[in-house]
Order: sequence, then structure tokens, then C-alpha cells
Amino acid sequence: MPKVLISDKLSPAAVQIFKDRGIETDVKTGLAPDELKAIIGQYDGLAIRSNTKVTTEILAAATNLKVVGRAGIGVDNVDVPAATARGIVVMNTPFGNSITTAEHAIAMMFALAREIPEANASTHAGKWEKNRFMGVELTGKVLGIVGCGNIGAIVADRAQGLRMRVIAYDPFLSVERAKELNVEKVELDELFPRADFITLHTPLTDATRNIIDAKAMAKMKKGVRIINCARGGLVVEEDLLAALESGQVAGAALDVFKTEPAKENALFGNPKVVCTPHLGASTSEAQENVALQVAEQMADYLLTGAVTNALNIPSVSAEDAPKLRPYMTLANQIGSFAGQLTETGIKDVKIEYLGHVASLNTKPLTAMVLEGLLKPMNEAVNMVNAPVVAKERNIKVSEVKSESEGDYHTLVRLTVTTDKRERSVAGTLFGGNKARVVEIKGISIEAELGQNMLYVTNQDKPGFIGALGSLLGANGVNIATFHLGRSEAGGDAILLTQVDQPVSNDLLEKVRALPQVVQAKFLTFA
Ligand SMILES: NC(=O)C1=CN([C@@H]2O[C@H](COP(=O)(O)OP(=O)(O)OC[C@H]3O[C@@H](n4cnc5c(N)ncnc54)[C@H](O)[C@@H]3O)[C@@H](O)[C@H]2O)C=CC1
Ligand SMILES: O=C(O)CCC(=O)C(=O)O
Repeated sequence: MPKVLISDKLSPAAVQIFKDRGIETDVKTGLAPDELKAIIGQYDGLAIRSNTKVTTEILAAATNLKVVGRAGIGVDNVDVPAATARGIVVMNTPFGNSITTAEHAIAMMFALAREIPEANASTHAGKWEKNRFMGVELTGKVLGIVGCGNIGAIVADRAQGLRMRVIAYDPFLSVERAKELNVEKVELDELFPRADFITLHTPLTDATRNIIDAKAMAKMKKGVRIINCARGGLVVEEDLLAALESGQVAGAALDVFKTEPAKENALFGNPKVVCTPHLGASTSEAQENVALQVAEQMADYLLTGAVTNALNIPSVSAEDAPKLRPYMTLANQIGSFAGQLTETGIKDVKIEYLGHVASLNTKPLTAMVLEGLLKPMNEAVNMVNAPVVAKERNIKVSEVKSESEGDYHTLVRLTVTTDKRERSVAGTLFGGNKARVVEIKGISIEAELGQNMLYVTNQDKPGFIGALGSLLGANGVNIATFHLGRSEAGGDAILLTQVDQPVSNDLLEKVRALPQVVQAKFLTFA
């Protein structure tokens, strides 16, 4: 039974889902990194929010971990490349808290415009400072959105409801989408001087880190107000403090900070700064959504292999998973077949998807082919890290897809080019779900790959089959199935036989010594 650790505060709905699906679940929040490191090895899944830092060290200790599920959007607290390298799926819940976070940004904008937190504190203190607080109206003001994805788009919609004019900077926002959202797509240098309010909704990446620094703030309209409900690292906090002090920036509302939990910060105590402790996603609705979603997604992956909202592996929906499953076996087998025969560096991998298979999502199948191909060279390879391992080894991987059928209704052909040769193997599904190899090196054959297989290439000459059968029999190896193919009478021939016992190296040498044999190899399949 898979075991999951929930290491951040998640709605109890998540525990219930794991339990209902037969997954043992421990909830241990507030663990120090060393405490997490000490226990993570026991778990197949780790469900987190933003507190837990899933670092390289934690991942190195996570010897059984298969999936990290982020109940939320940003995964900057997870070392995704390190997880990928270890074959661990990282998934998030990309929509569950977007409305809630957009609402928080709007709330922060109001709080800034009307100085609500300061006015609140002053009134509670019995000061009745009616003349101290003079706000600004939002109607007719320009809102500049930096990052117009899911949350940015909801903010745009709500701001338009408030009769604001919305402009957006997002290099990946298409002109059509901008039109649909009724926002004006602009460059960052145009947004800065035009916006009365600027709200940030990008992920934290190398391109967005410190996007709001002294230089950027100098380009802004004097008296601009800045809202950050995305990530602390987007804003240079010292530069913001200076701009607040000079009056260039009239106010800032921050839900996120460079260092979190933010117990100390130079901006704290500044009356122009409104702060919340990373509450963007904190509504009961959003937390219920993300907890349910992450638990379902993790359970699906651990129990069925279905992948949803993964950041480092192609998604396979629960609906597609059963259709793809027999192809996954086939893809892995042909990959493994070629991998076990490959003894020199691979330069190029071509995977052809022909007929019915071409109509499916082939990305996971390519990952499975690569897993099979690379595993003989690297035991730690799996479907998640295989494409990365291939890239690291400078292996060029290409897919060719054609839905038109040839001799087979559906066919997957793998061609591997090494420094020395090109090798190809192709397979199909019989009866809709039985994987069969139907072509090796362009020679037709029809074979089911069992656990122990002997593969021989030979010259098509009389006497070979009898000699091989006698040799195997004399060495206590029983033949279970026997498949032959040849290019032409008397030409190149191949033999693939399933045997009930493993073939020892000594016996392989004897097979290789038979006069007609060119190559003999013992292959194993899961
Ligand atoms: N405060 C909180 O509690 C929460 C914060 N977040 C943060 O909000 C961020 C945005 O979330 P979503 O809108 O759901 O993500 P999203 O992926 O839908 O949108 C992000 C947008 O940023 C754009 N972008 C990427 N690089 C950019 C760049 N260099 N300059 C300008 N735009 C760029 C993308 O094209 C995309 O449209 C998350 O990455 C997360 O860090 C999300 C949820 C809750
Ligand atoms: O889980 C949380 O409270 C933070 C949410 C968040 O920052 C995100 O989803 O990116």
C-alpha cells in the first residue's frame, strides 16, 4: 500500500481522500529540514503547500518517493530539476486557488487606495483621525498587470468591473487572448509610466526575479501603488523601501516576501506598506479545492499511473490511461529490446507512431521507449527522468506520426543510431492489448517478449535450428516459444526464442560458436 506524508497544513479533505483510496497517510506539519530528511525515505508521496522546502538534500533522502503534490500553484519551494533527475513527478493544482488569490490582490488594492489597515488601527486606538486619511478612487485609474495568466486574467476581469482601465505586460500573452480579456497588451517599459496601480502575477523565474527594482520604479508614474500577491523575489525590497521613502511609490501591498516566513523585514512598520502573511490562497473554498485536487491527483498517480497537472512529465488523464497502458508496455519493451542490444553511445533515436497509435497522446509513450532504451545503461532511469537523461547524453530524440495504416492497424517503430550502426525494432498490439514485436532490422517476425529471451542473428543456412535446439536442451534450457524471420532465403535471419531458464554466459558463448551465428544475446523483460 502506498504511503503519503502531508507536511504542510492541508484541509482534512485530503486525508480523507487518501484514506478512501487505501493510501496510508501521515500528517506531520512544521518539520525542520533534518526531521523531514530523517523520515522522507518511508514515503511514496509528499503533499505540501509553500512551507515545506523540497530541496536536493531532501530528495536525496527520499529513496521511495514517486510524487510531490503541491496543493497550490507556485512550485518554487520544490527543486523540480532535482526531482526530475530522480524520477519523481512534481504536480500542482493550477486553478484551485486562482480566484481566491485574484480576490486577495483586489482586496490589497482597495486596502492601499483607502489606507484601510492604518485607518482601522487608528480607529481601534480611539483616535478618530478623519482628516489623516485621504484615499484615491479606483474608477478610471490604470491598472498595470505584470503576468496575465490565470490569476492575472481574473484580476483584469474584476478590475474592469471596478471601471479601471487594464493594461498588461506578459510576453506569452497572445494578441487574441488579450482581446478576449479586453486588456491592452503593452511592453513593460510602457506599462511602468502609465499605470496608477501595478499588480504582479508571474511565477518566480530567472526572468522575473527582481523585475521590480530601483530602475523599474524610477520609470513608474510618481505616486504609483504596487501590489504583490505572487512571489517575494519579484520585488527588490530595499529598493522598494527607498522608493516609498522618496515618495516615488505611494504605497505597496505585499502578501509575499523574499524570505518567508517573514518575521523581520525592513518594510515592516512602514505606514505606506500593507502586509499579509502569504494569505493569497487562504480561503476555505480555495483550500478545500486544492486539497481535494492534489489528493486525487496523487492517488491517481500512485494507484493507476494517471498523471494530471505534472510539471515534469507529460500528463495522462484517467480517461487516456487505460488506452495508453498496453502501448506503454509495448513502448517500454521495444525500447528495452534496443537498449539491451546497444553497446556503444547512442546518437539518435527516432520513434515512428503509425496508424491508430498516432491518434493518441504519444509523449508518455516516447518517455517509456526512452526508459526502456536507457535503463540497461542507467538503472535509475524511469519515465520521468528518461527524456532529461537522453538530453544530458546528447541523444537526439524525434517522433514521426502518421495516422495512415500500413501492414498493421497500429505500429510503433524505434530506430536507434549509434556510433557504429543503426538498429530498428517495431511492435504492434494484437487483440487491442497484447504487445508483439513484428519487425527487427526490417525483417518481419512475430514474437511476444517474455521474461527470458534468446536473440540470435544468423545466416539462413540448413542445420542451425537443430544445432541450437540440441545445445539448449543439452544445457537444461527449455524452449517455450520459437520465432524466426529472414530477409530472404539464404540471407540474414533472426531468431527470438523464449526460454524457461536464464541463458548463462558460458552457454551464450557456445551458441555464438555455432557456425551460422552472427550475434547471440540473452535479453530479459519485466
Ligand atoms: N499569494 C499566494 O498565495 C499565491 C501566489 N501565487 C503566485 O501567482 C503566480 C501566478 O499564478 P497563475 O496566474 O496561476 O500562473 P499562470 O502560469 O497562469 O500565469 C503566470 C503568467 O505569467 C506570465 N509570465 C511568465 N514569465 C513572465 C515574464 N518574464 N514577464 C511577464 N509575465 C510572465 C506567463 O506567461 C503567464 O501568463 C504563481 O506562479 C504563484 O507564484 C499563486 C497562488 C497563490
Ligand atoms: O499554499 C499557500 O498558502 C500558498 C499558495 C501559493 O502561493 C501558490 O499556490 O502558489
